[in-house]
Amino acid sequence: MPAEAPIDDDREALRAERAHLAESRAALRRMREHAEGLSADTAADWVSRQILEALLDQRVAALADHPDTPLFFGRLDRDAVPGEDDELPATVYVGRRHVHDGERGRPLVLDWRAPVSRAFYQAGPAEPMGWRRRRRFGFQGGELTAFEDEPLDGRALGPSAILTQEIERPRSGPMRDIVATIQPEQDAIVRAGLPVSVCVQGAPGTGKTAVGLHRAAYLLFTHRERLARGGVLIVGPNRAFLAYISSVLPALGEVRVDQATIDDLLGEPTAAEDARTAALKGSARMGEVLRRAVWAHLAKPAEGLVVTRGAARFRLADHEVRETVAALRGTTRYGAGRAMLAQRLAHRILVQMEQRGGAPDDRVQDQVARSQPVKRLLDQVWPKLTAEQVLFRLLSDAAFLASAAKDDLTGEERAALLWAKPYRSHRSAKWTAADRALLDELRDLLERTPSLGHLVVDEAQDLSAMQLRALGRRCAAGSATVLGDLAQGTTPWSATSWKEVLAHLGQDGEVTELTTGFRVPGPVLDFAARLLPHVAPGLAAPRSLRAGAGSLDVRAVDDVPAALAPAAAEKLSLQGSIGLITADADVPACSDALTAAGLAHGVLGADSGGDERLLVVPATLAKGLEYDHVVVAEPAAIAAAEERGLARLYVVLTRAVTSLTVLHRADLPEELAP
Ligand SMILES: Nc1ncnc2c1ncn2[C@@H]1O[C@H](COP(=O)(O)OP(=O)(O)OP(=O)(O)O)[C@@H](O)[C@H]1O
Repeated sequence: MPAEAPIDDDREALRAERAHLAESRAALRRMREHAEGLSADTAADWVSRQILEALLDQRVAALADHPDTPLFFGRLDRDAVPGEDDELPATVYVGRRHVHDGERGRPLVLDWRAPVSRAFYQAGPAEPMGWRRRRRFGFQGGELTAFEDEPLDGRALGPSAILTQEIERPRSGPMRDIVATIQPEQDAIVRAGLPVSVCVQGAPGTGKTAVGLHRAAYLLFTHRERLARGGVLIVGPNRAFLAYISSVLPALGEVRVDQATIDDLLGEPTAAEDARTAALKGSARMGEVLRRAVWAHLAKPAEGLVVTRGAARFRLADHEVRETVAALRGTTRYGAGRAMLAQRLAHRILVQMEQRGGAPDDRVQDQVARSQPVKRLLDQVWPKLTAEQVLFRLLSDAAFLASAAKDDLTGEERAALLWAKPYRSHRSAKWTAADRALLDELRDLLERTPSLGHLVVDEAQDLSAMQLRALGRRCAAGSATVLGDLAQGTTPWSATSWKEVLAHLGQDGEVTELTTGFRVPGPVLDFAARLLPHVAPGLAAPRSLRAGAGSLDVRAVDDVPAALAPAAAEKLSLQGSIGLITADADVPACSDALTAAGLAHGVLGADSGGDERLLVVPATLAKGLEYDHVVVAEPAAIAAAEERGLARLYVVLTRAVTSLTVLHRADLPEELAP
């Protein structure tokens, strides 16, 4: 029989735990006061002082005690072995950060990322990892209100009520961290080693985003020195999503992690284009086309090189220049090759000087490399290029495109790539999102892109091969955490295989799967999963942790806008956040209907997080977000609005934590039939 996991309110034990909390808070305060007292005055110069001051400020900020967040959330106990000289106490508390008693250095709280804390997440009946009991604490605000004990004595463990309560705690504002309740299969991903790239396939609400963010915090803690140089970057689908997740890392004490959308990294698009052309531009075949396009700019030297130094003239025949060019071609980035060509030509001249009895040094070689004749030759055989020039030429010059494409593109595809109305120059050209990825690849062919230490890529299923390559360049010397769900792919170029995604990123990595859905209650998840065979036939149906929880209400109505306000008002009488999700085109009508009914609400935009309790959410922005209560207006319109509309509908139907109401006048898409 599974051991019970009752929430215990044993008063005596609670009192003792509260006393430990008070002691830990006092110790943290002392640690902060100590850090505040440290001075940057010892720095040798002004720059060092600024750096030191910034570090000390960060340290003080990291030691802040947030009264609403518990300082620890778990405890492990073991039997002290008599005579064993072990550093580790018989009882440890696990929390957000390390807190120690200044005088004796006694640890009061261990950081959840420390190696010892692993047992808090991983110990189970089969492997107690040396511990006898795990205790989880329940908090309200910053107050310790309850605890739950799990014996680690071989008995099977029942479900944790504290976990369920945490998931069902009404939402307000941005995403919360899950540090107190990370599950064993999630923890294994969070703690995977830095050199390992991990790719996580997970159904909606299995905690992929949460796991990615906690992994970033774990890596920064464990490999702080190594990552201080390269840094960690979180890549998400849009600004609204980044705003939603923005509080998680600071709550975990990590304030230095950058977050960006793919547009932030590659540049905002200034033009739109049809999905088919975008998909073609996003395909990996373009990589080879771009490479050829760049190197096609090398020209045969028309004549050799003549350099005059004083009265002396030195000459390289055109075949000698050709040999030098050929030896460099394709062996380095184009830009580096150009600089090396100048040096190699100058070196050959230098050899001639030496043969004539001179003793030129490195400075002379540099002077020759920068001389007018060498520059002229370079401009002719290895001209300076920008990414914009090359792409402009490719998209406006049919013959150039054909020669760069060879057999990689069909005639029809080349015709689709060419601008119907070419721009006047690369300066006035407008670039689409897909062009931005091509420009980024071209830039890398010209000059190497610097690599970061680690990249966390969320909703990775939506990225094109060329966008993935752009991200791959940014972690070429590091590793990546790739998160996504093939069933939630809504772009025409959405991935169908994680192995391919990893290959485009240029990372070796393991694909692992998260299968337990935390967000979506059973009845709602089962309803949405009817779409799964149609959007991702290979994937198994997700399983909700909360099989019998939540509510699903599908209502046929005569007038969807008229039914919206009453449905929203019903939800407003409950606790928590409310998302009213509708096809993008219907957002204004939905918002008007709520305004007419006097219901205060916000409208989620691509650039805004949306803090209001009741929010109208365009279907295309719902990805990655969640609300306690969701009202979905007219699923058929959402499904019909785009090519992968059923996948969009699957995303939309899986945003609810507690209740989902579906309002429809049109028939539901037939794929939703039981
Ligand atoms: N171990 C956990 N403890 C408590 N809550 C959890 C846990 N794992 C996930 N959750 C909660 O479940 C919800 C879904 O998590 P998250 O957004 O990370 O899922 P996801 O897999 O990225 O979903 P989607 O694919 O829909 O974007 C969040 O509210 C998260 O806090």
